[in-house]
Amino acid sequence: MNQDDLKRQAAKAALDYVEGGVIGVGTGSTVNHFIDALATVKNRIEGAVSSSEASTQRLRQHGIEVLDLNAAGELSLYVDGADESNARLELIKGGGGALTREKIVAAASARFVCIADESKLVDRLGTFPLPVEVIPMARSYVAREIVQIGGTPAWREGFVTDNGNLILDVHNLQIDAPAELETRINDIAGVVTVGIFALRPADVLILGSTQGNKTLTRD
Ligand SMILES: O=C[C@H](O)[C@H](O)[C@H](O)COP(=O)(O)O
Repeated sequence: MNQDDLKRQAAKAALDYVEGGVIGVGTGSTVNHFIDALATVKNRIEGAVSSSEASTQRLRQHGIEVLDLNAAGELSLYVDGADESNARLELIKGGGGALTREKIVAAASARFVCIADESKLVDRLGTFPLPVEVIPMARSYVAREIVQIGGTPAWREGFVTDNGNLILDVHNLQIDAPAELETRINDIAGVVTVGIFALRPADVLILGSTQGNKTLTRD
């Protein structure tokens, strides 16, 4: 089984958490498998709130109704991938640049089920460069502030988020206290969202492995 097979295996297992109503749907290659699987049970749900233009398009291609979050109220379930997770289900997200809408939909959901292949589970967050979405005019200022806290920011040149903003990918951070760093980076003027999901971590992590899926839950 290759990595994509493991992502598909984890994504299919997330269907067990779909109980009806409107659900939140994340972004990325693992979520694409989830959307494809969701299409086989689409009569079970009333529709989806999407975290990106890409996921919206894929949902609609499958005939799944996409609703505005403002019209949906609290969601019972959010399903999304991650770039890294630790054992406390604190995550790094945003490799695809969708972190801001993902964080909003996760916050508005009662339960967050994260799906990934087993390579995403790490002892300490930070090997994956930490994405930070910034307002364009603040790019250099935010980069200087991030250097002050020990990171090495790289501008993701040529990439614009669905919100019209830029991404800095921050290398060389050893994230020992994810929630504190999330707050600290969020507090820099010009930062829209940092890709640490520790203040609102996942509730369930389904990891596709060659021995089957492993499921972790938060204490
Ligand atoms: O912005 C992208 C999202 O945070 C994704 O959930 C994350 O990058 C994981 O993507 P993938 O499932 O493709 O590994």
